[in-house]
Amino acid sequence: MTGTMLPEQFDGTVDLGIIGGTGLYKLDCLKPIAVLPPMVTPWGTTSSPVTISRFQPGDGDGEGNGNGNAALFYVAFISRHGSHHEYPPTRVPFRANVAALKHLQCKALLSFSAVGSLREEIQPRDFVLPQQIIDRTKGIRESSYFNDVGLVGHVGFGNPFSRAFAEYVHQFKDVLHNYDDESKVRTLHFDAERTVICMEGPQFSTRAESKMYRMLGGDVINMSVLPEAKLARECELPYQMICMSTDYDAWMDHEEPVTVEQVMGHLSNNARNANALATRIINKMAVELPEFMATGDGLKGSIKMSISTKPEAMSKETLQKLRFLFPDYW
Ligand SMILES: CSC[C@H]1O[C@H](OP(=O)(O)O)[C@H](O)[C@@H]1O
Ligand SMILES: Nc1ncnc2[nH]cnc12
Repeated sequence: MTGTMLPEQFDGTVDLGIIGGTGLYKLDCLKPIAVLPPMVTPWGTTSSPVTISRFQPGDGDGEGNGNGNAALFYVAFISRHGSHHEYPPTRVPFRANVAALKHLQCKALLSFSAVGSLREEIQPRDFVLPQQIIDRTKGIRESSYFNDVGLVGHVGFGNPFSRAFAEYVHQFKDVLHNYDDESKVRTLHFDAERTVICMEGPQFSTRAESKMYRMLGGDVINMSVLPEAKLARECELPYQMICMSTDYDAWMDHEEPVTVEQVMGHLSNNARNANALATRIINKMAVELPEFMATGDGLKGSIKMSISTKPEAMSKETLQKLRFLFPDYW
């Protein structure tokens, strides 16, 4: 048992995995029934405990008072930077976080991120559902499960996000509010193929870099969509990031370049909206599992074709690692 007297074990399987980012160290809409201590995986330990929450269809408040005959829906939550923001973006144990959620058998991965905006129309406190990524990390993050001598795999990554998942989230676009000034309308941008730039950090961009990212077609910028999105793909998990804008980065000549203070100023409004959005998403999923989760969004089985190394050439340890993610395949 934990200090909160919740079990530290969970024997069931999870439906949805959620990763929270800066300012979203927990989701208040989740009422944990178990708190697993940071999970040890073949790729290290998760950045935070894994909280498990249970929802019953028709159970708007997550307390389990819904329709007793219907199947229960389980959500696992991990805080990307740790419960106390201990892990800088470069050192987040991305492989452990995604592997743990896959091991719990979640069927999709929803991720939240605080981002800078590279477009005037994406205002601070607006949300974005990007569909493309440009990699500006520096090659110093472990970004694959299949990049070892003895285990080689190449997954398709042309469309790094799940469009079906993004469409599912977008149906709840009207829940966004600007809580301290309701006259301002907050938008969930999904109007165009939006692109998130992923930089290494931890320092923010120079003005010249910020302007270059705009020329490259970037719409928002963060330090964490990679390798998370790649690892989700390697785990055959439909993945969508909800980007929550906090600043205009450094490209606006008449504005001060981004600082942490600016980011912080928008975190609580963004967290309220993240909770509102997550509540609606989970409650609908609990009533009926969306098709992209039930069928795997076209990803199911893809990994068997993506691994180039012959199973007979794999060591016992390699097979063990693979089975942590895919108990049914090898
Ligand atoms: C404190 S601003 C920079 C920080 O915020 C974002 O974190 P996350 O994506 O986990 O919400 C960004 O990626 C940086 O890590
Ligand atoms: N301007 C910015 N650059 C990178 N990551 C961010 N997260 C929030 N704002 C950001």
